[in-house]
Amino acid sequence: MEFTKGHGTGNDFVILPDPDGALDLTPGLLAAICDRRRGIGGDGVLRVVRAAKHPEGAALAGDAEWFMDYWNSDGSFAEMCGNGARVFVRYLLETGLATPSGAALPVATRAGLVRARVEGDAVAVEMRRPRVYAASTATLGHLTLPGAAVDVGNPHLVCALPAGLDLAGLDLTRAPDFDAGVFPTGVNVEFTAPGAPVDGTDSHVLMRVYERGSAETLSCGTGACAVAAVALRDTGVQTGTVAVDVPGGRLTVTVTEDSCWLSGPAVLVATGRLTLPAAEA
Ligand SMILES: N[C@@H](CCC[C@H](N)C(=O)O)C(=O)O
Repeated sequence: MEFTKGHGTGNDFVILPDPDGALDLTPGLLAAICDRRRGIGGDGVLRVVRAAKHPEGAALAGDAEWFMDYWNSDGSFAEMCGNGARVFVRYLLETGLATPSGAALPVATRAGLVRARVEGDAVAVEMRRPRVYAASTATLGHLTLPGAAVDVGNPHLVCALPAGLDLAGLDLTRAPDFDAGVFPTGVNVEFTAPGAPVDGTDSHVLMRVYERGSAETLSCGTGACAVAAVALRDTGVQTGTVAVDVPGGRLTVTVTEDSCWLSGPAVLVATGRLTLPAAEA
């Protein structure tokens, strides 16, 4: 099985080309591929399938030729991955599976169509506008924080740290507890603190994330979009541009009336051949 490894601000993925949808990807095999000691290692897997050849992709494709079949590192699936979509587009363009043009490139995902533009080293994807829809809480050890539930195609809970608590000091080696009544399929939890003003943006937020299905990661694109939507709401506006600093770098999120652009670096770092023993599958 051929693979490529890539990342977007340190959120890393194993990319598996499977144009005809022939691979039998079991949760066990996906987790083995993402294992950082016994496999390639990654926060998730991006299977590159022709939309017409994938049961979910065909229904969602619209004008998209390719479907991003995203899986978390524990073998669970997710509806959407913002950084994954940016790396997926980098892969399509660098391998010639898609041709650069003036128009935004459509990609089908479980959360619907996204459209991408390359901006030098950055890839920007246009996703649905995040919907802030409920109040909830996350608990880390003895610390319970209020937060905002946000739908970005996948579920998020954005919790601002109170003044005096250090973002870098949070222990994210264990999953935060959350209200399963609000998040029946689990949730990605973002912890935030305010950043110093950044030119050309309306707000600047520092973020760490504990991802559903992947534990703490260096970055989460949909999480950054959720954080941006909450930051704008908290300053009394609905649209604007927010710089979101994650441990792996900076993402820039622009929320418009009807969509959300996520931009940042997306790079491919290696290609190879995967020879996992059949027992792993
Ligand atoms: N890192 C991703 C989000 C991946 C999916 C997430 N773990 C979930 O289960 O919803 C991103 O960049 O958006």
